Amino acid sequence: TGAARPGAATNSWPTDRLFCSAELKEKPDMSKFLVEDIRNFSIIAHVDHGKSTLADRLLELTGTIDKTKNNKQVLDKLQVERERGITVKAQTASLFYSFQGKQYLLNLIDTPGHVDFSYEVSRSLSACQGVLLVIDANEGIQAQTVANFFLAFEAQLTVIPVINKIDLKNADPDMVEKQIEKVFDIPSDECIKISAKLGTNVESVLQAVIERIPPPKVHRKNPLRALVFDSTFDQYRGVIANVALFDGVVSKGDKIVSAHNQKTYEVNEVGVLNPNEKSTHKLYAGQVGYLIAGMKDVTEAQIGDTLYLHNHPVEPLPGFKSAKPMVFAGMYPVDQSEYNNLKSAIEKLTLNDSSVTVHRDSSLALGAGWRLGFLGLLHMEVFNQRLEQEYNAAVILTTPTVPYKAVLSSAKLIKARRAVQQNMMFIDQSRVMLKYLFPLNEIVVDFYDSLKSLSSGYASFDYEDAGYQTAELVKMDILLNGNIVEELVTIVHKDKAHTVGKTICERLKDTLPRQLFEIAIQAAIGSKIVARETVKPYRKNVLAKCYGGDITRKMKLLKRQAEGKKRMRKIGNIEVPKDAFIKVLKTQTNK
Ligand SMILES: Nc1nc2c(ncn2[C@@H]2O[C@H](COP(=O)(O)OP(=O)(O)OP(=O)(O)O)[C@@H](O)[C@H]2O)c(=O)[nH]1
Repeated sequence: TGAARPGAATNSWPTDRLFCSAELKEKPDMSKFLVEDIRNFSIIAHVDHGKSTLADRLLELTGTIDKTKNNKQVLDKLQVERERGITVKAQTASLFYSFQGKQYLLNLIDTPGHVDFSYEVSRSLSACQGVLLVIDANEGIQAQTVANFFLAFEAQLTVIPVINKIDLKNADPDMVEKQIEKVFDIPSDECIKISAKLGTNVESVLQAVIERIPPPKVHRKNPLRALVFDSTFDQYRGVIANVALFDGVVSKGDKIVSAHNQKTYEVNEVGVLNPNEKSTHKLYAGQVGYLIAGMKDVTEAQIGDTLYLHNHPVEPLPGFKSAKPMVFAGMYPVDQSEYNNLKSAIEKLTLNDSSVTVHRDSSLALGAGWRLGFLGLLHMEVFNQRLEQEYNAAVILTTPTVPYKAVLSSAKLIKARRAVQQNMMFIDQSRVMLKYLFPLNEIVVDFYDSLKSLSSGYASFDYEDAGYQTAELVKMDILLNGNIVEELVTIVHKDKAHTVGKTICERLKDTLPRQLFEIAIQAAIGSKIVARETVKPYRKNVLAKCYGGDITRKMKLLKRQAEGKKRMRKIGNIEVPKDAFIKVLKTQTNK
């Protein structure tokens, strides 16, 4: 109910905002910020509702970054984030803001919106006392708006609803206000209506952060207790841990201990993210920043770990529940001699994305590799892309599968169930929230895309784990001229084996380049063939167009062909493009 929610709106917004002093910007003295002057908050929202744009405006308003036309998603630092226009990693920034003659320290933690990354959201929230819940004035409440609201509500954070994009022609902020009141029980006068794009009314957001969100409950006189809530690896400086201080003070030169591994380290550097690292020599309880302490081994900075002063052991803070992987895939180096390089790249990347689980695995066809668990298919693709972009690694990914529990007995029990409706609620006259129980396998691949296209983009979707159910499942092999393609071995429901097998065979036929000989593509359950396609022989002569005698052009084409071949994997004597497996898999559920 509304009564349980801490924090409420006040009606007056004084206008005497000061600017951020240059001195503070260059050399922040963190001792000036008493606990009561600190606000730690996150921005949460459904994907594309405008979190990153609002974060950019808040950074500009507080003088953290200059106002230029190029401030697009400053906190989205990863290349993959900029390319895909989505937030993957939560980022932190400390903002200095003057309000009614007083300097405040506002720690902003950006969060991702996609359903695959909700783990990052709950992690960010552990360092906060409040959230800005951003809702698009045109689209209204969507699936992740609801999911994120409940994450914040359960963590007992102050929720400030921000209705964004009021500049849009079809915006209906009043309708969204009513939805917020109905679904979240937040009085409509607490909603702040803004345009993050144009900057309209964004100052009210900062003022609400100061007035409605309580300062952190921490004790500076107690011995140091710092929570590691994120960490990254820098080739030259080692591990950079993002920390939130719950008690005490940490200074450069301090000897600190990790509660997780009991090792002692010396603090080489502490500071705030503004939004880039700015060394401050000290951090005090209630503050959020980074710390470098000579941790060289990537396993040393566990997310969720507590750091304390040597000789002053403390009770560790509650860590984080490890994220539950939903999608599993094998990962192998394209070239086995690259095994060790890939191993260290995976270790470094999993330090930064601890929601990926890693187990060693090996396969007759692919050699030594790993079995990785991801939170969803987008998460898997992003991880793969980051490996390639940030670590220059060439990998083979096998077909993603979901976890099954097999009971080894002859009696199979109940027929596999399709979705079962659990509950239904009308959000307003034109929107309804439906709750279904689904087999995970049915939603994991491109259910989301199909839902979007069927509903012309209107429906949105979120999911949580509902446990295991028994089902009649069979293992299906895909064969190329009689050789099993390890990457495409899948578990399917018995009734769908034929359709799924046929789709995979047809899709493979479209993706496989013709070769010198005929290729038979078959789907088999045990020794029974359930589908078959054939690829006719053909030789691609890349030099055919090179009439005349330009030798450099010929060499270029041959080089390109050789590079293309590096991205191929050999099954028997058949060359298969590396990305064929993902392409094939993506169509599997369009049965
Ligand atoms: N018209 C209008 N467009 C906006 C406004 N705020 C954001 N947008 C646009 O909406 C799109 C999504 O904005 P982002 O800030 O990237 O959204 P996000 O919620 O951070 O997205 P993720 O990080 O992927 O979750 C971008 O094209 C923005 O330019 C606004 O106030 N008005």
